[in-house]
Amino acid sequence: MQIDIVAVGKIKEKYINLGIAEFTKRLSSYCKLSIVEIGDNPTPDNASPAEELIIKEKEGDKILSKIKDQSHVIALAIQGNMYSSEDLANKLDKLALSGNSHITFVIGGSLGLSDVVLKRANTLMSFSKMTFPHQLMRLILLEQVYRGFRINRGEPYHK
Ligand SMILES: C[S@@+](CC[C@H](N)C(=O)[O-])C[C@H]1O[C@@H](n2cnc3c(N)ncnc32)[C@H](O)[C@@H]1O
Repeated sequence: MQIDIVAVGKIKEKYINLGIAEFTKRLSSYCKLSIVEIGDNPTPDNASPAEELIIKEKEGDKILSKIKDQSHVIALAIQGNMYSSEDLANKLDKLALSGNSHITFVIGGSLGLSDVVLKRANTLMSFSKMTFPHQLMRLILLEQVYRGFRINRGEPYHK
């Protein structure tokens, strides 16, 4: 299975980078993983809603350009549907069985994801009603995907 993560913004925190490196290594036994980072456009503190919309749309266009046509897109969005770890594992399994083994997870920047990205998504996935920083979200996502593969293989890890 090929898993792409398209994410807006760099990982600046060392401890998060270490966690990402760890789960990237662990996932290498289960899938091919590619992480594509989209540069975030700096948003001035006094940006108007219209200016923020323009920035978000530009980021959205860059995200879309990185998504493969045939890929099943799972956009991470607070307002999406909530999944348990088992639900995510099941989704990965079903996609693999259906022959669609290319998945793209999308993580937005501080302004969130534009409408075009949300429309392209096959699934909107919420990790809770809380707002997580995009850097941490990437690490949490990797851990949950790893957990999903362990669940599907019946391997110890998930409790
Ligand atoms: C700082 S958040 C953006 C917050 C922005 N106000 C919004 O409504 O999307 C950055 C990105 O992390 C992801 N994210 C943060 N919290 C999330 C959650 N609870 N569930 C799913 N994705 C989340 C989303 O992809 C979001 O675009």
